[in-house]
Amino acid sequence: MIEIRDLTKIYQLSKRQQAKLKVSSSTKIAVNHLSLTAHEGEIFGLLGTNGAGKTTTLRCLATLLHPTEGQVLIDGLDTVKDSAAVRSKIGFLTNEIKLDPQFTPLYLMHFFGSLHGMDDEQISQRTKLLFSQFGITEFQDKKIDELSSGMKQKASIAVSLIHDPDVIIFDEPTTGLDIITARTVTDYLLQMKKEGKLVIISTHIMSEAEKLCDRVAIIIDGKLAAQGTVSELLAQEQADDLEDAFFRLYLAHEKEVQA
Ligand SMILES: Nc1ncnc2c1ncn2[C@@H]1O[C@H](COP(=O)(O)OP(=O)(O)OP(=O)(O)O)[C@@H](O)[C@H]1O
Repeated sequence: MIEIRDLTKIYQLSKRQQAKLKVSSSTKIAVNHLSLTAHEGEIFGLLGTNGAGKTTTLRCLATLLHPTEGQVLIDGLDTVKDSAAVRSKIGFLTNEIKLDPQFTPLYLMHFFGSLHGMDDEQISQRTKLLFSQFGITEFQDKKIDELSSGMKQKASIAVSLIHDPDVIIFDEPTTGLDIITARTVTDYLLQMKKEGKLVIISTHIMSEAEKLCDRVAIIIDGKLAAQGTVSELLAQEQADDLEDAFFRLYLAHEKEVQA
């Protein structure tokens, strides 16, 4: 289970960042008193526009950032105090992960598997399974540098999942992927859910969330604007689809800010 309790993350802005963003404040509130809970056996979606605070939230879950205020618990473990134990439970996937171009997918699976304390037999079995799932087997001995961008992305997903984590945190799972690769990834997430794992993703693609997610949280300007199942949000906003519900919430937020 993931419990986000009153999470706030404030970045300090350098003079250069202030100039680039054309702001006078030396801080940026990226996440603002966010609370939510996600459970095993569900795909939970964080939805929001660019800059809403989704990646920051996921990086806090993945122990890569410390909250400024509030707390994140994964299966009762605190992401700051128990960060090593949390890391063994989670797989954090993002398009930004870059594998070393000189190594092969097979080598990288063994390297990261041993970092997670797995023995050779466990690594080989898991690698076989993941490579077959993602269609990597025939490319396993090629250098990362020689792979297509879709294959690189699939290899980095396999590497992130080598230790068979219970909680999968995925920042924008299909961004930059072609339609076939994207489908392989979303099918895999659905399979993980069936196996009782907890999957949390961020996306700004409403149709993707509608298809994939059991529950969603809409984040606007770092704050939770609404959460629930897709049908609950449609009923609450009297909307035809999630995009429509999002617009309504966004307009209500804009009105509130201007008032
Ligand atoms: N390291 C940082 N230093 C300063 N500000 C940052 C930093 N990282 C993110 N921000 C700012 O915090 C806000 C939230 O960013 P974040 O990346 O979490 O949003 P997001 O919802 O994931 O957006 P996107 O969909 O564009 O990735 C944005 O205004 C962003 O510019």
